[in-house]
Amino acid sequence: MVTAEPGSTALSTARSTPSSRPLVAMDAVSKVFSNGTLALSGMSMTVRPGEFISLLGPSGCGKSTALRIIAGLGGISEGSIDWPSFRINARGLPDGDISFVFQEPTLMPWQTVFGNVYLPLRLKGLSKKAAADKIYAALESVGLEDFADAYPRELSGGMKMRVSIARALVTEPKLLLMDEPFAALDEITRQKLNDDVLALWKATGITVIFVTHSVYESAYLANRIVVMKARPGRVHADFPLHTSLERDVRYRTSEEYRQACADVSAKLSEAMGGEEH
Ligand SMILES: Nc1ncnc2c1ncn2[C@@H]1O[C@H](COP(=O)(O)OP(=O)(O)OP(=O)(O)O)[C@@H](O)[C@H]1O
Repeated sequence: MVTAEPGSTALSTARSTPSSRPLVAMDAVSKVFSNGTLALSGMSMTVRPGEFISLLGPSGCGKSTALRIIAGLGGISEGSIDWPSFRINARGLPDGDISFVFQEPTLMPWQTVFGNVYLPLRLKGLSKKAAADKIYAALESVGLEDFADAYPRELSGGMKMRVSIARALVTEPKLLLMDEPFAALDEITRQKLNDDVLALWKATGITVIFVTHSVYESAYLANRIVVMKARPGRVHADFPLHTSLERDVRYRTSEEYRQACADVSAKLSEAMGGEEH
């Protein structure tokens, strides 16, 4: 726990039951940056195993700051954060088991797809030979098993993002943090990747927190929506999103999806004080 100071296959993760210990418990967390910006104030959120949470809110409301804190990458100014299901290092922070995917795939251009996905395992000290099965399993999970020897310049934007996802999954994390991963992609590629992420989530049981600006994307993907309010950032609404339908092309055109979008949109409007979004 961090409390604010005064001042199988390579991709198998067991899906947990709702009664399992939380992965992350944020309690009344505030974050003030050194320039005095109050980015978060009194933010509380508990993340349970197997959830797919969409975190959305207006620009600058602190979504990325919250993700970094959840990853153990950013200190807090008030409140506490605990990772009850993770190995904890000497600094009280989670020791691995959490992966990040950003909007930019940030691939090394001089490395092949294989080399890029190998990176996190190399940093853990695994030889290429020992890592190979995990790398190929991760590439297969994103449909890129035939592109191991390709260089990033030879890939489309969607394929680069798939490499980035494979690199995040290769360490078999319990928690995957995705910060607007598909915002720069065209709509068709984005929808395809949405389906692929859902398939991965179902197959592996990994827990996902997915930051997006898109009401439509959040309503399609998530089984829980957390809407944040800005200045300072905190949780405005936190609600489950259940559907009796498979989340596929039929769901996209269903009344249930239309209603889910309307519900998320209404909460986002409230969070923005009635502004258009
Ligand atoms: N390193 C930093 N130093 C100072 N202020 C920061 C820093 N990082 C973020 N901020 C500020 O904290 C607030 C929250 O930023 P953050 O990037 O978390 O918001 P966001 O909701 O992810 O934004 P967006 O949706 O535009 O990506 C903003 O006012 C931002 O300017």
